[in-house]
Amino acid sequence: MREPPAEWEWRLGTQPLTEIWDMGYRELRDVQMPFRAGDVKDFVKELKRTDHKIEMRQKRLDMMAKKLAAKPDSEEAAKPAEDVAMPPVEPPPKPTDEILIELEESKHRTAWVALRAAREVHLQHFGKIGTGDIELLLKEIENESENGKQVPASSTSTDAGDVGSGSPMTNPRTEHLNILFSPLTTTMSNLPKILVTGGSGYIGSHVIYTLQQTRRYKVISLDNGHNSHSNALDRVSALSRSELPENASEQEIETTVIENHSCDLTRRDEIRAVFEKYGKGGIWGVVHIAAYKAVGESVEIPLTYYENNVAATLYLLQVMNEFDCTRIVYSSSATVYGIPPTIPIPESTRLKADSPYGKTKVACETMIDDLCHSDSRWSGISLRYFNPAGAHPSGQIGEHPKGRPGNLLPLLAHMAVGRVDATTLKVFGNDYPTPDGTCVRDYLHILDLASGHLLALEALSDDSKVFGSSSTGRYKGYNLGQGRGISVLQIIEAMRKATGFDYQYEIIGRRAGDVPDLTADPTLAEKELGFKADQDLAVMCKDLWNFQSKNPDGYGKFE
Ligand SMILES: O=c1ccn([C@@H]2O[C@H](COP(=O)(O)OP(=O)(O)O[C@H]3O[C@H](CO)[C@H](O)[C@H](O)[C@H]3O)[C@@H](O)[C@H]2O)c(=O)[nH]1
Repeated sequence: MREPPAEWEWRLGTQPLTEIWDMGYRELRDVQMPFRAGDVKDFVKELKRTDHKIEMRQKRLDMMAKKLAAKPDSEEAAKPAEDVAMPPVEPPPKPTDEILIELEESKHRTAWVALRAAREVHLQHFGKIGTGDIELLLKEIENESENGKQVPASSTSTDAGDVGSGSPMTNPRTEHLNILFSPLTTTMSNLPKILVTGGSGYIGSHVIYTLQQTRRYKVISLDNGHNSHSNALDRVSALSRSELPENASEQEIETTVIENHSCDLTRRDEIRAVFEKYGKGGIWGVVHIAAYKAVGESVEIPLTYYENNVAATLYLLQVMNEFDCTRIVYSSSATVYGIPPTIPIPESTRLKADSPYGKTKVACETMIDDLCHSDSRWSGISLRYFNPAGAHPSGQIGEHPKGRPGNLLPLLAHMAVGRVDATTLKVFGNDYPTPDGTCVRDYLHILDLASGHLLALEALSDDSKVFGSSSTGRYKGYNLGQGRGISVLQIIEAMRKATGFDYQYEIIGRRAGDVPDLTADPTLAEKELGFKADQDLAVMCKDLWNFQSKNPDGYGKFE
């Protein structure tokens, strides 16, 4: 009579299939797509998955060991001799198993990377998590965000806990080179890469936020920290991440990760080193914001301005050319119009800046224009900013000028928060040919301004309609403004309403270089780019005050 067949050891047919199932893999994509870092909760999930695989593997090994122990070598040997005493049964030695070793190693690696990445953003919890309990860290972060939710969004508390090392969005340790989570993410996707120069500054940080909102770009930031703070980037990243849906894809998560390089644009080798990381054609386009911007200072140190604004732009364009990166959005300024012959100012107005600063902007625009005319691969758009104001409504990012602010709105915000020891604003002249005699400017919300960069960037695509016939070169300049003039006295009134602060002012003499009225004609940008700056002055002042009151010291001290 035939023996019944022994029970088949591999319940899913074969050994590899059974083992891979036992290790927790369920579909092909589990094997194809290795783990990518996102937030701490992603690391915790991955650690749990690995733990589960280890448990399954351990069970499998135990089962195999038991079977081996139970299997008699032969019928004879299995029969105990009746009168021979049995030696005590030793447990079989624990098998050394390559899969198990690999899993343990992977777990350690993940935990290490998790702590390293989390340290960038959640350092404030590290005192509580002992030798690095990442699950405990997750609980602390969740508790903190639960508690944070109870704080009214409109709170004007000046609690320093909103900023600096106590905030979950700040990173007191991030210094010049800060590649958030990049060891796991830099090579993973084919998202178009956009390089933003001056990324940690006031305008740059809001532009990066706006790019991230599309979830279609990977942002690389380049900054020398001159008038900016890398904390801004941590906050942008955290803000974008907090706005992702629960079921965000890995690619969407990656769009919130900023690769930040410390780079001096007056050093061609430093720019080249950044481009080399991404290779030829690796960067889709550049938004070039970094520049010095103080009109008065530029009169005193013009060569520094020409070096930092013009030479730097030249080097950037040369390196971009070398690396086949031929799309640029350039941050220009209304100052290129000097004293404009007509108000509102159309783009067709001749460029005739008065200050060295303004002339550096004209020079850079001219350089890009010439380049786009000489080489059909190139396309460029200059954005002539009028006066950006306000902050992201969360109060997480905003303007943080170095020293005493020279510009009107940040100065008023600093006065209200007590950072500037004065209650009286010096108004530079009330004898201008304007309705109340004080200068008129065209203010627009910083997020509206930022949206103009996105629209301009998209207008650089190969099928763009904005450039007309190719014989004229793919270059254009656009005004970014609201098209509404607001005087200095009107600004003081709007800030009084937003802050409740009792501003006093005194009229003093005109400031050298001030132009009576700079109001944009924004119709071209609206018609061709679809740009509209529709948030009004009250919103700008409210958001500015929200940022300033939540962050009385801005992002903290400068280096
Ligand atoms: O203490 C102050 C500060 C400013 N003002 C007045 O407020 C108006 C706005 O001045 P800002 O310095 O805030 O802004 P500007 O329009 O002079 O400068 C802005 O626009 C310029 C282009 O014209 C440059 O781009 C510059 O970088 C940018 O800050 C001006 O009439 C100025 O005279 C005062 O009366 N008192």
